[in-house]
Amino acid sequence: MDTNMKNGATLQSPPLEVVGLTKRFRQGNKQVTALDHVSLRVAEGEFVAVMGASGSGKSTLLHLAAGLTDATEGVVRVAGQDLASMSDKQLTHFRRRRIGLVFQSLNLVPALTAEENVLLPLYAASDRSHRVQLAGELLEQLGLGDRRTHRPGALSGGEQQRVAIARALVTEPAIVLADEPTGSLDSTNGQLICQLMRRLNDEQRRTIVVVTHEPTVAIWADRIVVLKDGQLQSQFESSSFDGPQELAAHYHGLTSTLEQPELVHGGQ
Ligand SMILES: Nc1ncnc2c1ncn2[C@@H]1O[C@H](COP(=O)(O)OP(=O)(O)OP(=O)(O)O)[C@@H](O)[C@H]1O
Repeated sequence: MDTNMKNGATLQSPPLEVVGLTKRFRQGNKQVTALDHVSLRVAEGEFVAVMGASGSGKSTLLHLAAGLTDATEGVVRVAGQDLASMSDKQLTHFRRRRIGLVFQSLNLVPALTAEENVLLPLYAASDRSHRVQLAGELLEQLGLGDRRTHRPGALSGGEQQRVAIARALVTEPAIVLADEPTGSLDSTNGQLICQLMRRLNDEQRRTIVVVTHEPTVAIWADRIVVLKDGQLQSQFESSSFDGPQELAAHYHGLTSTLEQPELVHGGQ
């Protein structure tokens, strides 16, 4: 049974729902449609990868979902809350509590330790001992228990990204939005981050949306959504593929069919 909550949100509200989402940017005297009437629903406990060629609108979708930029048309609801209905202040507060953000650039504060970086989103929370315990547990779960007091400069790229993930999780957000989280890492560390996201999804039912152009990253998700020229081109379950090579062949088939018409019947 639905229990009424604020602004029409219900206990059954999905962590993320976008409807008819459109974003146009002005570039000089031209207008670019970065996102074109995209509708997407991400269920509780789902792990979704958003793929697409450069410029297909992946980051724009993620930024709109996080309320970092306004939609030109359409609706974004996070945990049932319409982001457009909030004032800037409410949105900042809501984002801080309900949305975990992880970016390619690590955005850690160099002067703070790993633990202090993880604690940043909880700066205003009252119960300090509880939050320090939570940050400690997260760092432990992410294999950083012995790195708590290190500053980012003394951590590897993979460790820094794990700190950024711990920071994104510390508020128990409705959804984690990750934009190319492995983009600055070598493939071994990139795969470790993927394994970590998979584990967080499997064991803690964390809802995750990850933007990536790499099949070796997307294959870890449950569902893969492909954008093309700002539109949702196709989506499929990653379990339909027997590993990243098969996904890569399908994905490149999809994109080359559309981007290089001479290869339409060109096989793999
Ligand atoms: N702030 C902006 N101002 C003007 N145009 C923008 C802006 N942000 C994005 N765009 C344009 O919108 C389109 C989609 O960009 P977006 O960054 O969402 O693509 P992407 O799929 O994330 O690409 P990439 O994989 O290269 O990061 C591109 O044509 C881009 O140039």
